[in-house]
Amino acid sequence: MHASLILAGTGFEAARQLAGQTDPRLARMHGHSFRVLARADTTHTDMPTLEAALGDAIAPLDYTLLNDCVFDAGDLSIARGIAERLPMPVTLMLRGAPDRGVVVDNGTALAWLDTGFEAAHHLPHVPAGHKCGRLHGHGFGVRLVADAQAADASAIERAWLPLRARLHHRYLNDIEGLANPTSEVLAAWLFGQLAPALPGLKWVEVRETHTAGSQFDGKVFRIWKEQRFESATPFGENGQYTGHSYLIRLMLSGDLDRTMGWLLDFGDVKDRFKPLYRQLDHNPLDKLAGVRDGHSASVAEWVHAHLSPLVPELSRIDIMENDDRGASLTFRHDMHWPLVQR
Ligand SMILES: Nc1nc2c(c(=O)[nH]1)N=C([C@H](O)[C@H](O)COP(=O)(O)OP(=O)(O)OP(=O)(O)O)CN2
Repeated sequence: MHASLILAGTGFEAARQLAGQTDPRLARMHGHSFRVLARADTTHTDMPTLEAALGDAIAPLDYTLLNDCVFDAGDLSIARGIAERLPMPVTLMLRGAPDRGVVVDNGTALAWLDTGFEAAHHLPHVPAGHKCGRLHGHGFGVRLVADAQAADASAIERAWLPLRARLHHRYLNDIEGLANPTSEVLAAWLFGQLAPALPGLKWVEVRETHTAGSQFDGKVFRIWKEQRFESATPFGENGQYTGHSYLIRLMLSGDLDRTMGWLLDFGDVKDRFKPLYRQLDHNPLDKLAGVRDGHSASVAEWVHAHLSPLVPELSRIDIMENDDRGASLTFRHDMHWPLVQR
């Protein structure tokens, strides 16, 4: 059993003043480029319908002073208002500032903060010659997600900053609990350190490189590996093609290998995917052997059919045509929430 989902994104420009916030700057008139991403099940809608409905829902907010349009101009209230104006059920992510936002879904609300730190590390258990065995470092991205009833992005930030001070510009292997600082170990460590200070913490994401990272929600480990491919796809009724710079995100969930401290080496995910990647990249997607058509959802099904025997932990495949359009197939119920999408 899997769920087939579509993603449609858009944005709007608006000004607002927010009273009663801990950050006094928010009481001043200010403005944002808001970003909205809606995810819907294909049993309820299709892409043109979702895109049109999303456009109609944000139109009354675009280039306005939000306080004139809505009773509460906070992210949560705006996101709920947009979701309510859509005729189909959606999970809706609203980014109110470059580093923060909310997610609403059928009465549930989450607040998230994107942050990060820069640090050095090495992975002591990798086989000889593996590049991650050498001393190296990353600008680690961190996304922290909490129940919006318990914490907003400012509260998340307050809980996070002392922890960041312990990590930023450090050699991670020296920190207690991080002797083997894989993304997975880091995500679990961060979750354990933050949970007491941050009521309602839901999950932690660690983006180790531009293409790979991990999530931990207190129970389940998930990792992702992303790649880009440049391909043609049918467009319109008359046999024309168009093209996209696609992003494919392979998400895995499962138990950690206790010695390695990871679910599966990101490099192994990439290697097992490589034969399929070669067929996708710089090709017309509707000509893949066995594909239903050249559209993102059927390409994701095609990837799943070929890759899941090689990667049994494969739990979700996202294929984005661009930032505003994509498909997502999930093969496990608990892959519903984590959005990853920037
Ligand atoms: N499951 C995990 N696998 C790997 C981890 C990890 O923490 N968990 N870490 C590493 C390395 O530290 C490495 O820095 C990141 O690996 P990788 O994605 O292979 O890095 P690249 O930038 O080379 O990948 P591209 O595909 O070229 O973008 C290894 N594995």
